[in-house]
Amino acid sequence: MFRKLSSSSLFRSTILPISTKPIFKSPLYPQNLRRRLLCSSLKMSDLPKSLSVSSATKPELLRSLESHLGSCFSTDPITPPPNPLIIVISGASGVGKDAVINKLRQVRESLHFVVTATSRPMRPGEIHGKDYFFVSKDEFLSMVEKDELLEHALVYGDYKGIPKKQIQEFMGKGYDIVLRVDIQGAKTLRKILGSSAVFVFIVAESEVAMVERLIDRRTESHEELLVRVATAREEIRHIKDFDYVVVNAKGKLEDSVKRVESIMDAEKSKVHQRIVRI
Ligand SMILES: Nc1ncnc2c1ncn2[C@@H]1O[C@H](COP(=O)(O)OP(=O)(O)OP(=O)(O)O)[C@@H](O)[C@H]1O
Repeated sequence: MFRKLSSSSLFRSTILPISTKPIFKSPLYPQNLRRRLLCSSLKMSDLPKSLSVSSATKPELLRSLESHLGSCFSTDPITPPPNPLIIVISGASGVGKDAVINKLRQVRESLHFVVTATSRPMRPGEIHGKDYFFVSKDEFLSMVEKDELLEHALVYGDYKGIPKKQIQEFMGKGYDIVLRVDIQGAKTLRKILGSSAVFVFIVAESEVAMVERLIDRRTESHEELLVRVATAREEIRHIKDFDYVVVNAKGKLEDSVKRVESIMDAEKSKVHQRIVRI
């Protein structure tokens, strides 16, 4: 039988008999000391069988429910925080990969853009550690030997590679990792990372839009433009190997960035999170 208690006497825990029932046992987080203290001074017999939800206060109802259930309600998060992501951004030349990533870095916190290591000489205006990590060929090959690179390739006579340490270090701090690679690089990374990373393919809204964007950039010669367009036509076939596609339409850069952010948010809401082991 329950002793009838007024709402004020219910909380005068000092005059209540000490409970022998382990009502503080939280099924999720047994170390919940704060709640344990709140709960431990009550026992079932101290509470009315049921409280009127219309007249009882919220704390009274909470404590009554805890007591009847025989466990405290935990204040700890019900699910662990989402895992940091590795997001691989790829797409044909001139579709706006850099533009999307640069904007993403401005609007999204806890994001680390991986700086690639290269054996090519530094060009005027480039900054070591920002644009690339510039290392000698020997240093690069030693990094390969020590298995310090996630992926590497020889591009036009120079080595380029993704340092693992940078990824491990920043993921350890909870940062999401952004990798920008060409389609060949994405293919290699897929083999290495499998489904532990998110692969996003950026496309222009049409072929002509992509070519116009390349022309507007004025960084390629006529011959280089021909090569880039031919390559892009071939590369589009690899879209099927990606998880998501984002159309970066002319004048809609911000929408594209929002779309990439939505992808990241959706990934973070997944019940079965991707687990990265590198
Ligand atoms: N949504 C957009 N609307 C208009 N212009 C854009 C848009 N996105 C990118 N651009 C412009 O298109 C050009 C190519 O973009 P960007 O250099 O980011 O492409 P990329 O995919 O990184 O190219 P590459 O692989 O050749 O380095 C740049 O001048 C950029 O400012």
